[in-house]
Amino acid sequence: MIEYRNVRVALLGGGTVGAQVARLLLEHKEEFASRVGASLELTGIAVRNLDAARSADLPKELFTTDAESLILGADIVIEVMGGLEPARSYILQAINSGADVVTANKALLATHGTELFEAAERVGAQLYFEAAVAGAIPIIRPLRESLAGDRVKRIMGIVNGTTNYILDKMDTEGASFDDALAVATELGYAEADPTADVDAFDAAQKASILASLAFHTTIPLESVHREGIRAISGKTVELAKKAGYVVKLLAVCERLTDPATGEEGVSARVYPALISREHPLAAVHKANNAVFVEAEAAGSLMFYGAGAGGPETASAVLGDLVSAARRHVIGGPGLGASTHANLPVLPISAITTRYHVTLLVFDRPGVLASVAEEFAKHGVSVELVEQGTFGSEAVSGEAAPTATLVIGTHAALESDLAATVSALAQLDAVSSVVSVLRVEGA
Ligand SMILES: NC(=O)C1=CN([C@@H]2O[C@H](COP(=O)(O)OP(=O)(O)OC[C@H]3O[C@@H](n4cnc5c(N)ncnc54)[C@H](OP(=O)(O)O)[C@@H]3O)[C@@H](O)[C@H]2O)C=CC1
Ligand SMILES: N[C@@H](CC=O)C(=O)O
Ligand code: NA
Repeated sequence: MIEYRNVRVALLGGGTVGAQVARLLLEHKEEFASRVGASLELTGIAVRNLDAARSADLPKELFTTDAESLILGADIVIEVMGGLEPARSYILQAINSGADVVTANKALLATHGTELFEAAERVGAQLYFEAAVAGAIPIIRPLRESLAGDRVKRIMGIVNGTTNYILDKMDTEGASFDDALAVATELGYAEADPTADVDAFDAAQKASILASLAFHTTIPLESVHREGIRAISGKTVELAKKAGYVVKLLAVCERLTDPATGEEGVSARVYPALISREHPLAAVHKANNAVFVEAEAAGSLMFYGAGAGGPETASAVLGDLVSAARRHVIGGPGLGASTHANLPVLPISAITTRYHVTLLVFDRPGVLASVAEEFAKHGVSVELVEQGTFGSEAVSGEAAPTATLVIGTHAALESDLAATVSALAQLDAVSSVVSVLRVEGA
């Protein structure tokens, strides 16, 4: 029997993810010792409520509400509590007491990542965060290490499991938004406050992290254009399906040339978009995620798998734990954050994309001409027009608008499209603008 020296592991959080991390760590203790060359000793699990039910059967004596003391004696601290504070303070305490840190906290990394990386660099500690983006899917290590010798040009993907679960249920089963959200929450996919998922804050945090790694540039969270999925109605999903598309919440991060200066910049944005039903992303169901990476030498790469869930996310956390423990045993410097490129982050107004604009119109002569005129006036080239019946949803006090017009555009500048849409809304023949969705994944 090989005697291994202990690596002391403190776990902050015993919820959806934390309880599964603890369960797997205890179940596979011997196996992990062989992989690491040291025994991983779980010294405790910090929680708020010692009496709360857990998703795994864990020794009661491991639980504590005294996180600070737990951190003090640890070689590695795993933070799966969520939120900004006290998670930030606990991680700084861990780093400054010489521990390496594993975290799944994308909100914290996207908000205070620079401070945490600088603190880690100062003391030679390591910060691992594979679970922070796309759950079980290895995407952080590929961007941080495997593709460190390449030039990443574009990332496009589904990085939030909760909203993919909702949109997928709406598309495949005609489920209501609220029912699908309730189930996703019940299954443990959603954040403690699901508005983080639904209003795309979670996806934006992940886009900020992915873009910072891919483009070696700090991408502040506030520079990520963010649109959630609340406005996606069953009707929008139905019209998209009829047109051969599916609605997905996408994160798009790319290098591009600023049309105003001709200089290279980067963009990071998250929004609901139309994806052709033939595109691989259309086949990403339930809470799965998928990320396409385009790199100069490697070409197109696709990463796919579980984006959320306790055991699935615990897999990514434990992968980082084994890496941290191995480094702890053999010593040596960790991986810093490389942000030397310092590329400017371009606003959404500088982006050109194809659009589908769906209008609810009164079916009378000249509607099409007046709508087409507005697109022409604002320099937006129309690629397709489809007229359909919307059903006679009565508008009180006047004849019901009974037709839909779906106008597909060629690539247009965001600012030109926005000007067109606000002009369309003023037309007498237009009852309402039902949706404006970008088309991605050409
Ligand atoms: N759920 C998922 O699928 C994924 C989650 N993540 C991230 O992982 C982290 C954890 O998520 P998840 O497990 O779902 O969250 P949960 O809400 O299920 O669990 C949070 C845990 O942290 C504990 N906790 C919260 N605040 C404190 C505090 N101040 N002091 C001590 N303990 C505290 C809670 O204690 P108590 O139980 O007593 O209330 C609970 O055990 C988040 O950052 C999340 O964004 C990342 C990828 C996927
Ligand atoms: N709430 C998040 C959890 C994983 O990051 C999601 O739904 O993706
Ligand atoms: Na991941």
